[in-house]
Amino acid sequence: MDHVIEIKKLSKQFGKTTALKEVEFSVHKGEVVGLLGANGAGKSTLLQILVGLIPPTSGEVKILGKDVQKDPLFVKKHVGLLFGSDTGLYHRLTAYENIAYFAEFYGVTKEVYEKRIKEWAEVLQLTPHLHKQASELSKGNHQKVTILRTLIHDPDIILLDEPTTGLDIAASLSFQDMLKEIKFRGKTIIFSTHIMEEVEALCSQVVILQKGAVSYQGTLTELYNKMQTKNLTAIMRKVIGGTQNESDLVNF
Ligand SMILES: Nc1ncnc2c1ncn2[C@@H]1O[C@H](COP(=O)(O)OP(=O)(O)OP(=O)(O)O)[C@@H](O)[C@H]1O
Repeated sequence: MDHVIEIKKLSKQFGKTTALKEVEFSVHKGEVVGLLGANGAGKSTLLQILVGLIPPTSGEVKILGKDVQKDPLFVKKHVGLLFGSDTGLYHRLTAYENIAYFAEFYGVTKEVYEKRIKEWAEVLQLTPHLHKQASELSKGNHQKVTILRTLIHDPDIILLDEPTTGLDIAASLSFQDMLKEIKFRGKTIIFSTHIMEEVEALCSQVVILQKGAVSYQGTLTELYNKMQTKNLTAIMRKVIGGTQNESDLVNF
């Protein structure tokens, strides 16, 4: 299949607030897409619609060819979602128990999840911490547990909403290595972030949202060429700060 995510004319209203306006873009398998935009641009709303947590007002989202609204169980099986600030771990359970609990919720057998936890814990350098209570974990390791939990049902598509919120530099860099490894294993990733170094280090594609509408989708190289600079922070400052004419980016 060509595109694993297809979004067509997707709009979302919250009362009088237009959170998303006719958003359209597609993502190929194995891409890492950076979802960028100012506070309130619509990034979290878009990710929540992609995983079926909230319904769109109009438009269509297909995951691996299936309509998210019509086939929620299919989406649950194939998509993992992680919200940065709300890790939702049970503090009294160990890291391992937290992941196992989630795995069982997803119907993953013990035999399978034991193997996956072992393998991913090695990749994420989490093995020595697996049997510590969640409350004893550092922020970085806490986040690794939530990532491992997101991967436990082996989703093809992983959506991460500001996943490095609250992490220090070392933990953020370790997170970047983790994403590279996840990408290497053929997963498709969309993650929202305000940290441009992460985008430069990881993303093959970027989507920029401005007031709920897509103002750019494409490769970083194309964006650099278009904006005549390789400084992504400066590009975003222009776009978000409004000194860039929106029409310069729209329909790129
Ligand atoms: N449940 C809701 N009810 C009402 N308005 C909402 C709701 N969720 C989001 N909004 C509004 O929709 C718009 C888009 O919000 P969203 O959280 O998607 O933006 P964002 O790009 O993720 O922002 P941030 O970078 O601050 O996380 C904002 O104006 C927000 O106030």
